Amino acid sequence: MKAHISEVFSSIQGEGTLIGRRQIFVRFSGCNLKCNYCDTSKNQDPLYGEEISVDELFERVNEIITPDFHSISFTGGEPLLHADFIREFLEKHNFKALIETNGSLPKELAKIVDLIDYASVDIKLPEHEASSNWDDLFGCELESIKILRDEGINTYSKVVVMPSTKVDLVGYIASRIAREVPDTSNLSMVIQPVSPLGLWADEERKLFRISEKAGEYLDVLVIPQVHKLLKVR
Ligand SMILES: C[S@@+](CC[C@H](N)C(=O)[O-])C[C@H]1O[C@@H](n2cnc3c(N)ncnc32)[C@H](O)[C@@H]1O
Ligand SMILES: Nc1nc2[nH]cc(C(=O)O)c2c(=O)[nH]1
Ligand code: SF4
Ligand SMILES: [Mg+2]
Repeated sequence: MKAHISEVFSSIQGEGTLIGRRQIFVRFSGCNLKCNYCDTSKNQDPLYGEEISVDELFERVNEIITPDFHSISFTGGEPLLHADFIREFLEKHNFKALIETNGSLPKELAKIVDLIDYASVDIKLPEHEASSNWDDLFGCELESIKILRDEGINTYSKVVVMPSTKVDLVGYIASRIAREVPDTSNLSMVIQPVSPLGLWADEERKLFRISEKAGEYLDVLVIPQVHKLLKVR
């Protein structure tokens, strides 16, 4: 089986609760959403990058394994557009794996949930203009989180916030997750300020207010994209 992959690289995880872990990133091409903040928008093109096989990917990964290697991050684009490829890869090669998904494809997620170890589910906001129907998308994201929790997967939700983001909207999303996902005792919400961080000049108080509101419902962390601060890939 083959998939369009734009890059396979080793770096330090710069987002979410695995921050600091040395990972090998497998970036798939193609995305079914169009977030207006996306820093990888070239990957929205399904033909971007090279079409490689599972065995070729294994070779590429093996060439860049380092002593501090923790896990593979399947990202993109939207990695779950390639669920069958990921399944074949993980059935053949037993790596610890993080899936970095937009949560919009719960049926695809269900195909691989038994083979992954960590999951990041990005909750898109209406202001991101990711898709034409926000309610449907949020429903899929909730369904994805439930599938992951049912399987006992170490999961966090992540919300990219802008200086313009409404505090009460983040509160509404956190309250829906707390109410509709059976066990949120260790389901953190990562508040991720949109990059470039210069956008947040004189707006820092807003991050505190968003964190406090989300904290009424879920365990919350405010974490910027650290790899961009470290100026690593
Ligand atoms: C490029 S996407 C690929 C995986 C998946 N499609 C998703 O949206 O999670 C990975 C993550 O990058 C983050 N991201 C992309 N552009 C960003 C930006 N300008 N500022 C902050 N985070 C950003 C989003 O949080 C997203 O979850
Ligand atoms: N270092 C680093 N960490 C990341 N975490 C999520 C990323 C992504 O683009 O999905 C990413 C990325 O592109 N680089
Ligand atoms: S879902 Fe992820 S890859 Fe797709 S446009 Fe949004 S941030 Fe970019
Ligand atoms: Mg990135």
